[in-house]
Amino acid sequence: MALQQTIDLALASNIGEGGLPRTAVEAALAVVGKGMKRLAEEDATGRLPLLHIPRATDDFDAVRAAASWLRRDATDVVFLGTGGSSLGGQTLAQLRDYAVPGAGRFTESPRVHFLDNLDPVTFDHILHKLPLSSTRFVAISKSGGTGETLMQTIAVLSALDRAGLRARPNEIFLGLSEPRPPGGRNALRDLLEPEGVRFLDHHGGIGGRYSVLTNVGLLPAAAMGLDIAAIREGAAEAYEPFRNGTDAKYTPAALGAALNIATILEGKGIAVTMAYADRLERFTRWWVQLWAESVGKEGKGSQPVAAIGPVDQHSQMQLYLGGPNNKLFTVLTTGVAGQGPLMDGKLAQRAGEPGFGGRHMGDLVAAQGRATADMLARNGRPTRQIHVEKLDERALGELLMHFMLETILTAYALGVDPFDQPAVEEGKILAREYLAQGA
Ligand SMILES: O=P(O)(O)OC[C@H]1O[C@](O)(CO)[C@@H](O)[C@@H]1O
Repeated sequence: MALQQTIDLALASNIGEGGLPRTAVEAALAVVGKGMKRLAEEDATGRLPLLHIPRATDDFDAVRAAASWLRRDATDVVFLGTGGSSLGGQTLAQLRDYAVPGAGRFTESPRVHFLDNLDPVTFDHILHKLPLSSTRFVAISKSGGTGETLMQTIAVLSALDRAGLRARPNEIFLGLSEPRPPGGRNALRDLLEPEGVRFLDHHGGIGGRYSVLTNVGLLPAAAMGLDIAAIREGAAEAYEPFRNGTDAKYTPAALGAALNIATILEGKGIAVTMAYADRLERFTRWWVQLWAESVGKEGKGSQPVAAIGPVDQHSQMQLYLGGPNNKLFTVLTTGVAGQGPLMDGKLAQRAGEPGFGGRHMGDLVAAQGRATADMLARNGRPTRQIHVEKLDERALGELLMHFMLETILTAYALGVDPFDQPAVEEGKILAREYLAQGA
């Protein structure tokens, strides 16, 4: 197990009255224990395929074949799609420097782009810059009906047309969506299949924000040369305590859920995840969607906030330490001590920081992650620490599964459905109405 979690700095017995009473966490653990039993039943009946996916290997060949098709002679691979159809892939791709400030520019060919937002200026710019004949596009939408993804796809098809490539979208495009429901529609398939574009099937029983371990996340990962088997093996580690009947208090995801529930019931309505690694920035954004759409309903839930260290110490820390004590903090660190540039002693002296001399950049980051957790605790802010020594495919797979399980258990305990998102549908309908009226 790569993930080490400790909740000591969340408890009032250790950090004072701002912390969580042990009794509140124990009461929440009892409720979470029932949720674990419910998950065991879902596992036994096969109703929740998410619980089986970490051990599955039968789809690897299809994912790897599609990934090598995407890479073949390609300068660029562009993933279209939004929310859960993109953030999981982005999270995994960050292990290969995707969207890492500065470093992302130096990634090897093919360059990988995730276009998850709908911004006309960005889209015009990208379509103008991309070498279209050597670019592969993947349109991903579980439902096949998301307006933003359909508009992106139409825009790319039209750009191919203008570039004289309209005859070959099947050589340039790949689709990933649910099979068409019997007698029903799938707009993305309706759009692309007449062009001869091939589709991979989205797993019908796994919702978008839980789909990172399916072909939705693994295809981009494989296209970037990541070890997709290791990702699933890591996920299986996070699920193992559920399989072998471990008590909730020794099961990291269950303990995390109990901490969140106790915090919410104590009236602290904000959950902050602060990761001390550039390569976990997309992970924090993935978690924000997972948490927000799964837990925030029927007037319940907590507000997820993503932060990155040390940079956000210089923007958010003042509020965290000095503002209202209404948050649960998760400080996520990796084993960076001894890594990165070595600080020259004389230069460190000249900079007025003799303590830097002979130390690595990672030493300071490791110290900062530790100091942040301790400072939060000293100020009575409940803080959980999660550490993964080596951030690789296995560790990331474990983190992803941990947070999915923690989210489901929290939603169960709050009495809400972790798998729907009824509120967002209303906005989509209204936007379509405004568009029809000429917006
Ligand atoms: O994969 P789809 O069906 O295009 O949906 C994209 C995203 O839109 C949502 O349905 C919310 O509008 C998310 O839950 C989902 O991840």
